[in-house]
Amino acid sequence: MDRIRIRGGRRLEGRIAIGGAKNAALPLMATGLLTHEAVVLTNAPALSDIATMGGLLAQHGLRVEHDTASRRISLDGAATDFEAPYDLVRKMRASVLVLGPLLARYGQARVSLPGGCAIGTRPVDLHLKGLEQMGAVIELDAGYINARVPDGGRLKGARILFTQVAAGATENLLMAATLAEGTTELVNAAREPEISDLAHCLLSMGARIEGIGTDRLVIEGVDSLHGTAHPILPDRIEAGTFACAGAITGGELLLEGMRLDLFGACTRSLREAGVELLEEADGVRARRLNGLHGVDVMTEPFPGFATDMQAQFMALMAVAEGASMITETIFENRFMHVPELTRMGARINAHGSSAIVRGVGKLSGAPVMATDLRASVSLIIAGLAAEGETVVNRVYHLDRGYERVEQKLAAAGADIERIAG
Ligand SMILES: CC(=O)N[C@H]1[C@@H](OP(=O)(O)OP(=O)(O)OC[C@H]2O[C@@H](n3ccc(=O)[nH]c3=O)[C@H](O)[C@@H]2O)O[C@H](CO)[C@@H](O)[C@@H]1O
Ligand SMILES: C=C(OP(=O)(O)O)C(=O)O
Repeated sequence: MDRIRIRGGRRLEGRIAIGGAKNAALPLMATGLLTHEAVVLTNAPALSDIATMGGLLAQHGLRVEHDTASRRISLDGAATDFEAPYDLVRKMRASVLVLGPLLARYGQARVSLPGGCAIGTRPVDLHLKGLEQMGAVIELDAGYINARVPDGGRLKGARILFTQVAAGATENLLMAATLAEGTTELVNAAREPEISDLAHCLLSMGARIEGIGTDRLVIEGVDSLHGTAHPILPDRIEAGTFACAGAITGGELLLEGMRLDLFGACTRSLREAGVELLEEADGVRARRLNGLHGVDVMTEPFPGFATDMQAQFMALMAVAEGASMITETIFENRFMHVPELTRMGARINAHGSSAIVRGVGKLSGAPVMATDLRASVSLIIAGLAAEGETVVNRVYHLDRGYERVEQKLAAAGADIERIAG
């Protein structure tokens, strides 16, 4: 298994190209199931999650081509197999996003239940309840979701009120509603930029959607959708990660292709911490001003502070002046990086959903273990500032969501390398 070795203490400077967002690309790829015409996605990142989704869609019967050189994914043809098997779904929970499109277009789907993951139990009850409200008959059997639309009919529009703001459930039901009979209203819908990106792609395929960017989406079902070409929006989490990486080294990076509005509340938290963020013609400039200051943050659905930035921000706070209280409200087990950061000299007390971080003058390099995607990268960020050598083990999580992270950081001046193994 590969490892990443970092020798800390180098200031980062330069330009880093931000790729297309993983969390936008995955639902966008599932739209390939909504039409037999070609869906072409540009600005596609080369990530293992994208390959997993491509493999799943190919298994359903689509022709999937991902040209990593031109960053283009093309999806074409009709599904002939309606099962998403355990082996693929357990690798990547977002596989459940094929459920809504398969049901809406083909009236049937058999999708493995995703199960929990390192950061939490992550149930899919809201996806299932919503589809049932739209007329689907759903049974759970031997770890699988067996779903069908009765009598070979179509899903029916419904008013769906989410009891919790949930990105994936909003995406699944949004896709399903585009081909349903009648009007669907999604109330208390998630407002992540990736959902708006999906909605805009669906519009370009002939869907009828109102309220994009708000928490109330109204979808008028249509009989069929057509192909499209759609550019994937920039990855705000990758950009935020590099902003933290640059800042912890006292550096300055131009996050090429990024837009400031995509950061939501992260902008304010980073600025309060002492990181200047400036929108420029070709991206966002992130520059550490003087010292870093402790800032309290609480994760929330967009536009709140993103849970996917919590671990990286905690690494930054580990060397800030003063204390910071970090509260995780989205996932019940997303502090797995705390004991690893502590091994590097960070002073963090986690209790329940909150962690108090008391900034220290310096971190020291250590061998550490990556437990999930964002925890992995938080350890790299800490390693960039630490004295001595840090080796992050089990980095396969990292490749799910970061493309060539070590090369991008090395090009900006970091002493970092991947050790194949
Ligand atoms: C591929 C993708 O886009 N992943 C993102 C997506 O995950 P994902 O779509 O899985 O996360 P959700 O927004 O759905 O989850 C939010 C909360 O709702 C709960 N919940 C969700 C669905 C459900 O049916 N029942 C339920 O209880 C979850 O356990 C969690 O506590 O949004 C998360 C929250 O911004 C991000 O951290 C993930 O990076
Ligand atoms: C939690 C994440 O992803 P996923 O929902 O794919 O597990 C993430 O991107 O940080």
